[in-house]
Amino acid sequence: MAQPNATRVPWQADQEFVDHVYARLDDLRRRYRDRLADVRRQGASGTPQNRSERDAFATHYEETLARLEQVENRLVFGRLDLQDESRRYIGRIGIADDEQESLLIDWRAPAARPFYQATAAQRGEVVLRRHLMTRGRQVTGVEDELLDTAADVEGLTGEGALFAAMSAAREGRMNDIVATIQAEQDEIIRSDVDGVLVVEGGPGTGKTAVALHRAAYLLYTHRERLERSGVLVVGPSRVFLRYIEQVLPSLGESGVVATTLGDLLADVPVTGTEPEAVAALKGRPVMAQVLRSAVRGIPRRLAEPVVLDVDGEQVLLEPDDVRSAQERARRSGRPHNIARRTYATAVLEAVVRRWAEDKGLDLESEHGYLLQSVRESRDARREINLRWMPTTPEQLLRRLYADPELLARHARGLTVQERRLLRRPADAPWTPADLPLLDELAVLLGHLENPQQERARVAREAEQAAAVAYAEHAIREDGLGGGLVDAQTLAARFAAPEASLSVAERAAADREWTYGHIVVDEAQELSPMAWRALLRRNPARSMTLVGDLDQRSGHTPARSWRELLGTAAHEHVRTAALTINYRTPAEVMRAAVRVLRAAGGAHAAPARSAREVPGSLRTTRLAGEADLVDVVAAEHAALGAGRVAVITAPGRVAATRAALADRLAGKLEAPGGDLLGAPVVVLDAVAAKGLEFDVVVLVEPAEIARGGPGDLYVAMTRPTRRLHVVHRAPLPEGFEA
Ligand SMILES: Nc1ncnc2c1ncn2[C@@H]1O[C@H](COP(=O)(O)OP(=O)(O)OP(=O)(O)O)[C@@H](O)[C@H]1O
Repeated sequence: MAQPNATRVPWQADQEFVDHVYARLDDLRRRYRDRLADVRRQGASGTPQNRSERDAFATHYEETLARLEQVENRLVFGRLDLQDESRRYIGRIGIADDEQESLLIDWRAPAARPFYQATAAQRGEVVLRRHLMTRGRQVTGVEDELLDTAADVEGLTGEGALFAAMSAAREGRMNDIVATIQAEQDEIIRSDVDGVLVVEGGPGTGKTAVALHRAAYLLYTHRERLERSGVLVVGPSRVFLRYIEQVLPSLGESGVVATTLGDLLADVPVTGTEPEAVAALKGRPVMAQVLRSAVRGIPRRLAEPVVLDVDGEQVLLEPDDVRSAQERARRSGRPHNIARRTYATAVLEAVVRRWAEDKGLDLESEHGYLLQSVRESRDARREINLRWMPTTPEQLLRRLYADPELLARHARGLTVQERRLLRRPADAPWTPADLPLLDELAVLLGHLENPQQERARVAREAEQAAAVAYAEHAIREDGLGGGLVDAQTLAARFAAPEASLSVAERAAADREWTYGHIVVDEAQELSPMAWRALLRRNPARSMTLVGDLDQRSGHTPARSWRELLGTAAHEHVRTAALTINYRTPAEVMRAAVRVLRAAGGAHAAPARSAREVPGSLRTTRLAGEADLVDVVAAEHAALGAGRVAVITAPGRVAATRAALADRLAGKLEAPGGDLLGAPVVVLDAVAAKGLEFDVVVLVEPAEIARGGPGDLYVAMTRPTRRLHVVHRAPLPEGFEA
């Protein structure tokens, strides 16, 4: 709304522009709502084909509408003034007027790039960069950088906005950083989609933020390719996934599948734990050979001819019949359970041939009857089955672990001690390190399909092919899709009964879905076997891995990404680094690096903290249990808004929570409760991975260090304001400056 000159704020022109863009946003929302209502009103009338099409368009409208709804906050955040006196506004999404003239430039568009990249030294055509602060739809302030005069010394852009973002109290959920992305982050976000990009960086350098913004950037830039195949984000825990869940929707992208590795790989219950050495062994690439050998070893030879009772007659099964059928099945190159069909058919045919020869029957005319008889013979079925047993990943892996002889036969690459480490009873529960092995076996074995399932699959495949052909026709002849959707996507939606499911929903429901791009956070935790499992879901080899080798849990450090990735690292891998820590105060970061170095860590160059926060490191020597409670209560009281995390060794979490329960009733999260919502939480270092808090009370660091130097490093680097160390035992080396 125009205001009288006397009350004009310096950013009046910006406010008018912001009003205009929001009005346009409201208008677009209204239009999509109307279209959606129209399609829905047509209801269930028409042919099934019409209905499927309508469902497909309804889903498309719903998705677009959701995208428009989600970008309400800080829709416009930047402005560039150019030498030719033109002006560009940068925002969360691109918005154009009815004539398709661009009003607001999407932050991911090439035209927005100078907003993140221009410096005084390399300003291109930019004269002024302005950051707009907004609350609701109101501009509350601006921050200007005149690029034709000032030289920015620190290499940070939009420092005011950046420092405001870094210093804000944490609400328990990650926010997007779209208004303040820094140049080194922007380079990575916009890096080429192809190949495996490893982004390494110390704590708080924005690896998670960058990975998520990169996912949004890639979806924008390669929409057609990635919308069909989907983007997968793999995070370390379900709590972490909830921590980041708002970021992509706030960037207008809701079609990304987010999961933990465990949830992605298998639907077996994982309740077991095991020593680190066993888990590390299960993660080694040599296990792939062990499993391959075990699967190859399932088919058995027939040592002697056997006589089969077929329909009351005696028919001979010869060792050669079995051997050549097995060879033929192997040559098919198919997974064990699928190749079994080739094997079984070949043996049946051999028996039928011999039977016809022995009896002098005409094979051609009697074939149907003979085959049916052999199929129905219990003897034949038993002998054929025994030589090529169908099996599941769970059955085979259990047998391998429980049967030392079987393991010895197939684990030639392992020492006797290593084989001993793998041994356990057949009913032992699964552990996280078993999941990539079960996944590998699922590929080597293939599905166990009964004939009914097989017929259903063949029919499904035929239907899908027909649907794609139809969708292509519809788009070509009837102009359906309006350039907004391609044939595969549309066809996938036509295919009842999932017509109304998005790609993300269908991908999430299908464990074998292959994604167009995979983003992996806390990538340092994965084993080579886990990498193999992820690569199988990404044949395009388009991945972004973010992590920090120094934050790796346990006592088996990875010295390089090559070592960590195993064979997965052999091709297409490039690396990039992030160097500035936007979270941890400088004094805390220096202490964390000293402790890490003293423990033999520090593989990467430590990140430089962007902020000095006075009084950010405090140490208290405990006298009694009450002291800890006092420290936590005092930190919480001093903080006001914001969150306190008490980080302890895993064995101390429950007792610490119990000790705090009375004094902090109503503030402390309940056991198994919401780690992200409560103002005070108690957790161990592994659970704290990827998260951040205003204040961290670190309990007995020497105990935490027993989990490995990475765990202590993670714990020390979580706070945005203060690390308060409480201890009775001596502090690990490096704490004192
Ligand atoms: N350009 C930026 N502008 C504003 N805030 C930023 C920026 N980059 C990072 N941050 C903030 O810094 C904090 C740390 O970011 P993030 O969690 O992505 O780092 P990380 O490298 O994944 O950390 P870690 O490895 O320690 O878990 C977050 O609060 C994030 O929002």
